[in-house]
Amino acid sequence: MNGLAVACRRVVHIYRAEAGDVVALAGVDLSIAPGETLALVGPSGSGKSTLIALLAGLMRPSAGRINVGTYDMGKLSDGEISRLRGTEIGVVLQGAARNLLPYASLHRNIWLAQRRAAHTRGIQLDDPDRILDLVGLPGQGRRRLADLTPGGRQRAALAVGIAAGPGLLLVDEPTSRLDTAGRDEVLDALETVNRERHTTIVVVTHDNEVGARLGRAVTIRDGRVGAEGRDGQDFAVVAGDGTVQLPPDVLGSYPPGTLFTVQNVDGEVTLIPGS
Ligand SMILES: Nc1ncnc2c1ncn2[C@@H]1O[C@H](COP(=O)(O)OP(=O)(O)OP(=O)(O)O)[C@@H](O)[C@H]1O
Repeated sequence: MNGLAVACRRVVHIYRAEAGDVVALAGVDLSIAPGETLALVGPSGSGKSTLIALLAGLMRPSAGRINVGTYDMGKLSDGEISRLRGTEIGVVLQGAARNLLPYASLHRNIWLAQRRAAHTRGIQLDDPDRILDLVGLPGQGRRRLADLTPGGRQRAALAVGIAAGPGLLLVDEPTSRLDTAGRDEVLDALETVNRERHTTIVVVTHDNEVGARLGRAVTIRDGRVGAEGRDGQDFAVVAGDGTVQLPPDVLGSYPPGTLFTVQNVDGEVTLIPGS
């Protein structure tokens, strides 16, 4: 299974609540290439979990379009989305225990995750032992969740997430509450899965170190793509509607309403504050 591409175009998500509507995503434009690893970083409440839930098809966007591979998520029925999730889209929820049956062995958990995919996709799925090798848990198939270290539990959750051979793996906060060694083990496991299977991987994280280890880090700020980091360099991003979010340190110096003159000399764009 090769990695799936992801494309978000002007994605808006509004939570309707009694206390008033909350605009969680205000026009996200994001393209992810097949086989990329990408971190969604950003402050609490910026919209990261909302975006990953939309990519997983757990909710539908209020407006805009999300494509995963050849699928237009907005045009699929609930049944089709549910079939995709757990087959072509793997989801690892925050907290390892939410992804596995605690009383069953790792082998049994992987087998349960594969059973449905084997029916619906008719493809040859990896042997559970091979999956445990990939996430750094060789020979641990008879163990249960409680037998593992915190890092091991998180990698067991990854094993279940990749059991059906998804082309897109969505992972929410896989390293929260882990020590450095546990975090490194999880990142190693994600790297191995990506390298061996070319799976596209999207990770929601608060940890900038995690962002730095993945291929690309996209900052979500106020429900939009605020910035991108690649190879240690930070970039501002032009959204589909032509807006650009300035970095927080620049925004701190120039409050909303500040006027800039935009100079474009031979493609080199400069913002000059003041009218
Ligand atoms: N079910 C909901 N009903 C109403 N508002 C919600 C709901 N879920 C999230 N929100 C609001 O939507 C906005 C985005 O939330 P979201 O959880 O996506 O952010 P986040 O970046 O993942 O935050 P965190 O890092 O704290 O998990 C926030 O203002 C949040 O309060």
